[in-house]
Amino acid sequence: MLPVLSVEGLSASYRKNKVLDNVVFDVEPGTMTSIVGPNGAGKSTLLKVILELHPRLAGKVAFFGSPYPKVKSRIGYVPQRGSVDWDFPTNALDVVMMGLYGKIGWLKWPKRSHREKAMEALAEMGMADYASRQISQLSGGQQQRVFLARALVMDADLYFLDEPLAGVDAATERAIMATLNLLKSRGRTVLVVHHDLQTVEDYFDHVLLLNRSVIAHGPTEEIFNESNIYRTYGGTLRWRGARSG
Ligand SMILES: Nc1ncnc2c1ncn2[C@@H]1O[C@H](COP(=O)(O)OP(=O)(O)OP(=O)(O)O)[C@@H](O)[C@H]1O
Repeated sequence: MLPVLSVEGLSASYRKNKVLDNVVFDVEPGTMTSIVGPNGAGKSTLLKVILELHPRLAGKVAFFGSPYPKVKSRIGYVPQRGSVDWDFPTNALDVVMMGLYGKIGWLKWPKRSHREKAMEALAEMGMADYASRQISQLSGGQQQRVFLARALVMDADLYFLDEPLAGVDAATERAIMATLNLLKSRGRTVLVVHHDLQTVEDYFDHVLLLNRSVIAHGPTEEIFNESNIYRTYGGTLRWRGARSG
């Protein structure tokens, strides 16, 4: 079967600082993968280079066998919450509607059905009452829920999310994971930059351990073990090891 995503020999840098070196991996359809590694391992940069938001020095990336510009509309990206200007004067409903622009077209007015779809997604994330609230007036967890609602309406085949669970409360974490599981149950493929080693086994069926290059990648039960985690984190590891039973 053609991989949903194929990354071959990818390298990238900021000025002379090489942060990704010969990254190689394929992602199979319908999987939910966590990208895990220490601070500065290049996880966010990997997403940005894959999505052509940051240049690559070398390597190839193919989505469903095609280059990114050809398949853009099939790909959803939820950036890190901290990287977004939340003071931009817009409300929650409009942010979700932005997820529909591929379908509406940039210069056309949204139809009532588009608005309804966006409202449904907000309701699914428990955010219906906040539709007309300015995004600067939302809490961090609420902003993240709005982002997830936008991902839902995008109706993409492949999703990239950068730390969607960072700094959210337990209820928001459950709501976000329910949404990601819903996408997976619809056959979508999901890649998530994730920082909490304790929940990797519960939440993700695949894991990509990254530290400048791929340390290990595959089904969580095969890959997510103490020796691979140690190889990824080295001396920075503070975690006490995989759950026993
Ligand atoms: N805009 C930038 N300019 C210069 N260096 C950068 C920039 N963004 C990231 N870096 C550097 O590139 C390296 C990889 O950063 P990146 O954000 O991809 O790592 P990460 O694994 O996502 O880290 P974290 O877990 O801390 O979010 C780090 O050393 C970082 O300091």
